[in-house]
Amino acid sequence: MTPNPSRSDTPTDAGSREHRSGFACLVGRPNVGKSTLTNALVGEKVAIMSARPQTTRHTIRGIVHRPDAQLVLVDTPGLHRPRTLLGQRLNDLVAETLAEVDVVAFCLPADQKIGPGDKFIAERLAPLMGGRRATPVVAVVTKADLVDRRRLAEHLMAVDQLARSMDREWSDIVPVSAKDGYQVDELTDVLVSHLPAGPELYPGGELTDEPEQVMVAELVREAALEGVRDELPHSLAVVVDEIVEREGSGDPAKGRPPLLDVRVNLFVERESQKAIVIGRGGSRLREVGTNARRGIEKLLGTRVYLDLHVKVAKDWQRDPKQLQRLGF
Ligand SMILES: Nc1nc2c(ncn2[C@@H]2O[C@H](COP(=O)(O)OP(=O)(O)OP(=O)(O)O)[C@@H](O)[C@H]2O)c(=O)[nH]1
Repeated sequence: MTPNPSRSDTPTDAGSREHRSGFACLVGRPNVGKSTLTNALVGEKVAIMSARPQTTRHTIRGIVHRPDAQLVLVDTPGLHRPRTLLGQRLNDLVAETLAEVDVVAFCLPADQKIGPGDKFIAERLAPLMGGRRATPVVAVVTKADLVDRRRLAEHLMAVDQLARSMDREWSDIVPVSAKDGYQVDELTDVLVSHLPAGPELYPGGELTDEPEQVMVAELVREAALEGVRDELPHSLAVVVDEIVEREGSGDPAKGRPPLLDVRVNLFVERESQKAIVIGRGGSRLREVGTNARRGIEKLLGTRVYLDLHVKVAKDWQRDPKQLQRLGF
């Protein structure tokens, strides 16, 4: 059987206008074509973020910006230097970081047999691929231009077999060539199909100076919409007011990380929506705060005090000025 290159668990919803957004990371041995493929996916709009490793866990490599979706490609530390990090620590790191993205693209070059390096990575991906909170892993067969059809078909089968040997299945198997553009758009479609519905994470496809602010806003928005998505479909905008370190809160000598004060405004359109977000006696907002704070602490790698304010900004969705101010 030849694996179907475009099979997908979550088919692209071509008929729907729902915007999708989220994070993907390309993993694979050195030299398999990850950087070249990133550039091909992103097009000329490669946006390299000024590195802020102390605050953001992932370095953003580029953003695929389309009218219907925004796909943020991030780097995952750990897999690039498998020989220098050993055992459990590596497993933990990889599992933790990969579990935070929406989809993983595992790159295997078409012109090379699957080797120990590929198996090493596959074994680290396997735990992600099972269970209830599984992260989809797409096998990407890169450099397809270097082999003929017969060898490509054989390689696709070998890649399929690699997952089966671990009792797993890739979400999709997609052959591509970043060099001649073969199937690059198809790969984008497949990756996008695994993203959740959501707004643009980077308005206009641009990285801001404060990407962590955008991600913090997104975490708060997600938490605030949890369970009430039907009632507040697109009526909630989240703006991070400030992220400041509380003076004297950290003690590097004792390994105590600083406390960040994160102040966030949630804008809704009507009083009734404000009541939904806040809940009876503020109970829901407290829950939203707790959930969002956990995510923000993970993202920023330090302790966080999260201060949430819910405000009514009437009809903000129809007012371009307001939209701009709110970061849309
Ligand atoms: N023929 C062909 N060559 C490719 C393709 N993609 C990448 N290459 C070549 O493969 C080599 C490695 O590509 P990179 O994109 O640097 O690979 P990488 O996985 O990012 O490598 P690391 O940064 O070391 O992890 C380069 O010489 C590329 O020109 C492709 O689709 N076809």
